[in-house]
Amino acid sequence: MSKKAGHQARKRFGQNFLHDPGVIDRIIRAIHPKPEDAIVEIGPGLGALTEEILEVNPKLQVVELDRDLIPVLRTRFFNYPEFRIHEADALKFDFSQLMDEKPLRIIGNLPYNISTPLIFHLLSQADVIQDMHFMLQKEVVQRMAAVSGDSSYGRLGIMTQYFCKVQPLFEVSAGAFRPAPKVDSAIVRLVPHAELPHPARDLGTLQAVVRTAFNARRKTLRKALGTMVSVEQLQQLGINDGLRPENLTLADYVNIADLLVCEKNSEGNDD
Ligand SMILES: C[S@@+](CC[C@H](N)C(=O)[O-])C[C@H]1O[C@@H](n2cnc3c(N)ncnc32)[C@H](O)[C@@H]1O
Repeated sequence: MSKKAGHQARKRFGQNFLHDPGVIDRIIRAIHPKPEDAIVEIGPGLGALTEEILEVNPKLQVVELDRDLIPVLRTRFFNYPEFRIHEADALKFDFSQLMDEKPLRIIGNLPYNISTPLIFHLLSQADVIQDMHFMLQKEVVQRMAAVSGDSSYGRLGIMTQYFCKVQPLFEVSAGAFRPAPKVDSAIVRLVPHAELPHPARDLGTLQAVVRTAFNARRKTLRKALGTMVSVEQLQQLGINDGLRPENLTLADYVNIADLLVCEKNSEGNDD
């Protein structure tokens, strides 16, 4: 167990603290913080990235769940009066309340145990976000950036790319953290699209189609989507029902979801 500033790193909060100055510097250069930015850091921990950001942007805001870290951060950064700490669970946090005039720049060396639900939570607030820079498990970054046909292509990649441009930046080895995690990590930049390239008529329907398909990713579409979409409907869209969920593009999933919404609406009009 790693102990710094009197704090025991806690596994249940996914605490692996960055200590390599070269890696910290590289992350900060990738983020490129500016004084006028509205930056929010998720999970500041002991403040490895926080300190570097505050030097450029003293209005930084952070969201930290571990209440024992709050006094550590207050003491360490007492000379930044505009620095704001929100003691909260980022998974339930309404980030839009932090937006004043400028969209938010969100950063974080995220706790790996909650990174996927946290990304989905943030994507649902993409309209108040300028960009995001995250340290994640390397495989999670691969899944986010995966395209149709890749073995790691699935729900996370499709929904992230629905909202954002995904740019994997560089890898970080386990030795850069204390305690060292059992996995390798990577930095990714996510930039919400100014205009969605494939807007769905109903986001909930798109999410349901994608979730249902990848719950049975080894099956053919005929079987994987059988409870939602008929073979005739797939044929109507020019999609071969013998393909597998990983063979379809984001645009294909949007087309399926839109067809379901249209048909549901026209059924409603018949009543
Ligand atoms: C991997 S550590 C990174 C710490 C620090 N940023 C660094 O790079 O050294 C993850 C941090 O997220 C915090 N955390 C864990 N779950 C959280 C949640 N649900 N909401 C907000 N912070 C959380 C942990 O307490 C910890 O400070």
